[in-house]
Amino acid sequence: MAQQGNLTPADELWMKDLTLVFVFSGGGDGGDVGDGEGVGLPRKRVLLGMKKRGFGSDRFNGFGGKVEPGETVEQGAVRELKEESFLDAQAMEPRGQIYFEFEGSPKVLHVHVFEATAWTGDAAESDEMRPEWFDVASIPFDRMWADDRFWFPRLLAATPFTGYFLFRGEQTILTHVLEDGGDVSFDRLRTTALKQLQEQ
Ligand SMILES: COc1nc(N)nc2c1ncn2[C@H]1C[C@H](O)[C@@H](COP(=O)(O)OP(=O)(O)OP(=O)(O)O)O1
Repeated sequence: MAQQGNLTPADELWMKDLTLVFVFSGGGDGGDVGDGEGVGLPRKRVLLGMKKRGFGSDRFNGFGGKVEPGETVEQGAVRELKEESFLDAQAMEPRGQIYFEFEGSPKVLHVHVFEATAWTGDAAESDEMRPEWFDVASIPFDRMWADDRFWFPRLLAATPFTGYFLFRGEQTILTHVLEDGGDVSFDRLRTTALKQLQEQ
C-alpha cells in the first residue's frame, strides 16, 4: 500500500477559483494571428505563455489567474486573458474543470479551463507572460505543468473533462483521475484518486 502522506481531511479543505484560457488558431499561412482566425477551423496552433514570475514561473501555460470578488468566472477569464496577453476575447467556451490539491495544504485550486473561441488583437508580452504560438503537434509538455499532458488531448478535441490531481511539491503527481464531462463532483474524484493511491 502506498503511503498517503500528509493529506488534509476532506472537511478541512477549501476551494479557490482560478481561470485558465487557451486560444487556438486554424493555422492559415503561418503568418500573424489575430481576430479569431481559428474559429471553426481545425486547431493547428495554440497560444501559450511563458510565466515570468510567481506561481508556475518558467513554465508555459494558458492565460489565467484568480477570480476576483464581484466578477463571474467567465469575466475573470476574459480579464486575465487581456491582462496577460493583450487579446480581447469576444466569446469564451468552458472546456473543463481541474482540481489541484497539494500534499500538506488545505487549499484546493479549482481551475476553470476555457477556450477563447473569438478574439481580437495581437498577442503581446505582458509583465506576467511571454506569449508564443506552438503547432499542436509540438506542444512543449516538458516545459509545462506535469498534469497538462493528461488533459490536453481532451482540450484539443473540445471534449468536456473534469480532473483531480494530487501533487507532492510542484513536480510530482501522486495520483490523478480524469473523466469525461465538464462538471464531475470533486468529492467523487478525490475519493477515487485517493483509493487508487492506497492501492498502488
Ligand atoms: C498545479 O497544476 C497546474 N497546472 C496548470 N496547467 N495550470 C495551473 C496549475 N496550477 C495553477 N494553474 C494555473 C491557474 C492559473 O491560470 C495560473 C495561476 O494563476 P496566478 O496564481 O498567477 O494568479 P494571478 O491572479 O495571475 O496571480 P497574481 O495575484 O500574481 O496576479 O496557473
